[in-house]
Amino acid sequence: MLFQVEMTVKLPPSMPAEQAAEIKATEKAYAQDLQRQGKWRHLWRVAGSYSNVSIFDVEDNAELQELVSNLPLFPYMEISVKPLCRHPSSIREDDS
Ligand SMILES: O=C(O)C[C@H]1C=CC(=O)O1
Repeated sequence: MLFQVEMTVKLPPSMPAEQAAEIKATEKAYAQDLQRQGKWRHLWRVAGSYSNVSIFDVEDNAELQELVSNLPLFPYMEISVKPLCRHPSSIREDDS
């Protein structure tokens, strides 16, 4: 199942820079591992913001919930999820 996930990061201004850097580094490693597994298909920065638009390819809602809620930045993000399905006018032969 494909989902569009939009994440907006809102770190508290009071968070020490070292702690923020550590969380971001852990987040990066986690995100890159999921991309290598093919579960995090696309990761795009929304220009001019600290937000991303991502496409996840997961088994079901429960797997999406598990992956997203384990993001190290999860406590500091606003997240919106939209389920996707094929568009009848799409010329792609698969859902890539
Ligand atoms: O930077 C972000 O958009 C938040 C998050 C998503 C992937 C990652 O490495 O950090």
